[in-house]
Amino acid sequence: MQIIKHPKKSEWSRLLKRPAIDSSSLEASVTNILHQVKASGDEALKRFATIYDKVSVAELLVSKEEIDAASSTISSELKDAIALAKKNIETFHAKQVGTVEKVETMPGVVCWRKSVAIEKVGLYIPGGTAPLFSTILMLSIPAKIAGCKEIILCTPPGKDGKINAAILYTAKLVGITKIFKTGGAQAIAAMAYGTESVPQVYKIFGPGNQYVTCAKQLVQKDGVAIDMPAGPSEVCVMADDAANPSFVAADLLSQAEHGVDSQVLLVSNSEAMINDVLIETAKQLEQLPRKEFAAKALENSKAILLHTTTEMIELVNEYAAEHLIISCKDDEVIAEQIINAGSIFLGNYSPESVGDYASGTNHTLPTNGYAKAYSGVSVDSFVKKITYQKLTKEGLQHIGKAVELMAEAEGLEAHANAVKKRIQDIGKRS
Ligand SMILES: NC(=O)c1ccc[n+]([C@@H]2O[C@H](COP(=O)([O-])OP(=O)(O)OC[C@H]3O[C@@H](n4cnc5c(N)ncnc54)[C@H](O)[C@@H]3O)[C@@H](O)[C@H]2O)c1
Ligand SMILES: N[C@H](CO)Cc1c[nH]c[nH+]1
Ligand SMILES: [Zn+2]
Repeated sequence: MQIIKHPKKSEWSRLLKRPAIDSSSLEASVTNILHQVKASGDEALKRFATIYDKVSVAELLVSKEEIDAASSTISSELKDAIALAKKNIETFHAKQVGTVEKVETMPGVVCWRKSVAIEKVGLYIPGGTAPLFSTILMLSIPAKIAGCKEIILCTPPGKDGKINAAILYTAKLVGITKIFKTGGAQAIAAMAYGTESVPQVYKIFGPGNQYVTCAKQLVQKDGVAIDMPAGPSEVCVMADDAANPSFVAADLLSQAEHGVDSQVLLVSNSEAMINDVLIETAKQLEQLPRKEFAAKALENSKAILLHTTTEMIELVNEYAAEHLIISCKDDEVIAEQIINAGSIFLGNYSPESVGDYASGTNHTLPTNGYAKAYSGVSVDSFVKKITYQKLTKEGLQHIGKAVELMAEAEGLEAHANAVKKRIQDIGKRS
């Protein structure tokens, strides 16, 4: 992890760049995958499974027997943990459902807005290097609360051609039975365009590596909606003298272990803290089974020393991290000044991994600086907001003249007529 001391502001944007595969070659290879799935459907999905997942898949749809068999291989402790996470995520997301309020904007003119579930949604569950069954809870719970009718799930097959048992167990627990053995950009293409086996959906959700994220961004051009660009995981830790170096190191490594293209950032106004965290990080890294991934991610990562808390806040807002941990004395005061972050963790006892699994917030979050403009997944992501209005005769009489005048001023006589005709009719009848 590179240490950078007191960088000039003019250097910040270069410093804060995320690691990325060359974007033109990434786009070219993902475009090719999308075209092939569009043209050859299931055959292309099976071919890409052989190429990228190194496995031959005979049947893309996971059978009922495979789903049912998964439960017996999951320990009761893990089942209890999943149940606890499910309950907290349900509790937090249930509160996001708004009420319908009718608003009378002027006498006789009533407007309202209602959330209506997106009918067909596709969930991508990452599984390239780790089977992220927790992502099923994060996506399916808000989808169910919203009332989505058709929920399908795609995830890459393992080397044995099977889907990880915890993924199957969790999917069954939340009531998803259409599970397809396909991953990467090809899975996104399958859900966007449909194949013989995989139904086409209206919106695609879920995190993934750079291939998955690039595919999601490209299928939007064909009219498919996506949640947001949720690519390689990242965490930024803001740490002053009040932080605990061992906790901070553990937090940095928790996101570094996701993949080689993850990035972690330490921002501090204390040189001693940076040095202590880096010593701890090196120690803890040695103990990790996914040391290889984490070590590579740390090469993409930086520890930045700044003079003041104000400067730290400014840099953190410029970075717009997926996750921000504020391990500082005035964590709550600082949090108030953060305007760009996917999810914020305050104080020394709020590790980012509780949000990844079980506190209740959603872990599908914008990466790569997209937190400047996007939010993480919520119940809102699974609905459209339809607006409604109903006018009485009197209401139309009150508002009519303004509409006629505005329509005529735009040169749109037919618009004005739609009002005039009715007002004339009301006049005749009264
Ligand atoms: N932002 C978020 O909310 C969030 C949440 C969870 C996980 N993540 C991220 O999700 C990612 C999961 O990545 P993963 O790789 O383990 O699993 P993944 O399921 O996203 O990707 C695996 C698939 O990538 C495809 N692939 C691999 N190499 C390829 C190549 N050279 N060309 C084309 N396709 C290729 C394969 O088809 C494979 O099935 C990590 O980067 C992790 O940090 C992000
Ligand atoms: N940290 C990931 C989001 O970037 C989510 C996750 C799932 N499992 C573990 N972590
Ligand atoms: Zn994580």
